[in-house]
Amino acid sequence: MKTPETTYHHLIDSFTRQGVCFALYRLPWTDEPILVMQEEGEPTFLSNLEALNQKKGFLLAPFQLTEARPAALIQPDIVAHDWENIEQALQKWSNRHKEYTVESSALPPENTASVTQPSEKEEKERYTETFSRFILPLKEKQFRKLVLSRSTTHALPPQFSPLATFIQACNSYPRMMISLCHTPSTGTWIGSTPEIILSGHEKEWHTVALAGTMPMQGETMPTEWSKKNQEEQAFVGEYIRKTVKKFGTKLTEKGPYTARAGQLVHLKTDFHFCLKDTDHLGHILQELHPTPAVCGLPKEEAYRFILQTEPHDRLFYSGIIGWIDPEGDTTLYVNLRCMHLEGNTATLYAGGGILPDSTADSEWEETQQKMNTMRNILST
Ligand SMILES: C=C(O[C@@H]1C=C(C(=O)O)C=C[C@H]1O)C(=O)O
Repeated sequence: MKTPETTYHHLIDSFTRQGVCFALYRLPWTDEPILVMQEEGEPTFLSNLEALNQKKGFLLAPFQLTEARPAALIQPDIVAHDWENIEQALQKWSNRHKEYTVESSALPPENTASVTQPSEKEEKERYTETFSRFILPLKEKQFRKLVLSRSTTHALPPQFSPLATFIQACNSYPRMMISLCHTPSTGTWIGSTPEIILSGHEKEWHTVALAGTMPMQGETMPTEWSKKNQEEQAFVGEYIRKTVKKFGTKLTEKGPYTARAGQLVHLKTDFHFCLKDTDHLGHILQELHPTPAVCGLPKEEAYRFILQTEPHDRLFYSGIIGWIDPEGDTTLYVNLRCMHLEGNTATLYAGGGILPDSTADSEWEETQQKMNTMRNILST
């Protein structure tokens, strides 16, 4: 992907530090950055997903929506595709906002003190401790599946540029949906997700069941899936099938097949279906989210268990990110392989599905591999 002119590069980076509501994203297999931006003010806040019915904008929804942490819908006052149009739109925006001064791209000096991070050994011990709390009720058959996640911090260099990182992600991950998004209440998020939650237009809609993880073998995709991986993906498929049937007709399925996501592969089933109208997209999302790819089964119990037991707050990780437009195209994704930028720190998140016979070591390794999706673009 090309880079925009330096002035605009600095302007976009400065938006992430000065509270402008915007999202820059790129859909899989395209080379087109898309900017969605609000002229001014806070985004629209929604404390449940149903409130999205008939709404349009760029959505950033947390794993758990509450009054205190609602989903943010960035109003599409400005929508521009490709750098040329984005530059023109930003030029016009700057003319209307002469009061806005571009902050230098360097992180503020008071922010650049090194952060104290726990060692990898400490993080693994903490993960293993939480893992043991997850595995117990699984073995006792209280749950069929639980998704355990963790977070880690990464110190950013003083000249860190969110936009350069976004472009790096676009170049590294052609199959993924890449996003850089900021609002004052959500903070700044960068992600590279392989997982659609709901996409489509008019009557034609699509979602996926994505689960099961293996690392790529160099440039070769491994295709021999363990029973555990097949089972955990089947749980997701079962849930999606049941949910989609409530809303849609003419359901067709393709898969499960092996799909690449960066240096990983997953098992994926595509679900295509018809909706008689697009008035209830929020309602469908409310039922779909959180799918067993990020939560567990039975859903409500797993959701409560995760909120009570995980030692960190997932925030917008494993929530929903993307564009919703009942009158046009919708491209909504699960916010995975993502990081939250705050000052000179990036907090990375990753998780994985746990079944009764999972082991802490291999699940830890899987979260490491998933986090490498973001680590690899931070270190280049
Ligand atoms: C939870 C994550 O990924 C999800 C969980 C997977 C798994 O358990 O194998 C695979 C793909 C995603 O649906 C993540 O990336 O953090």
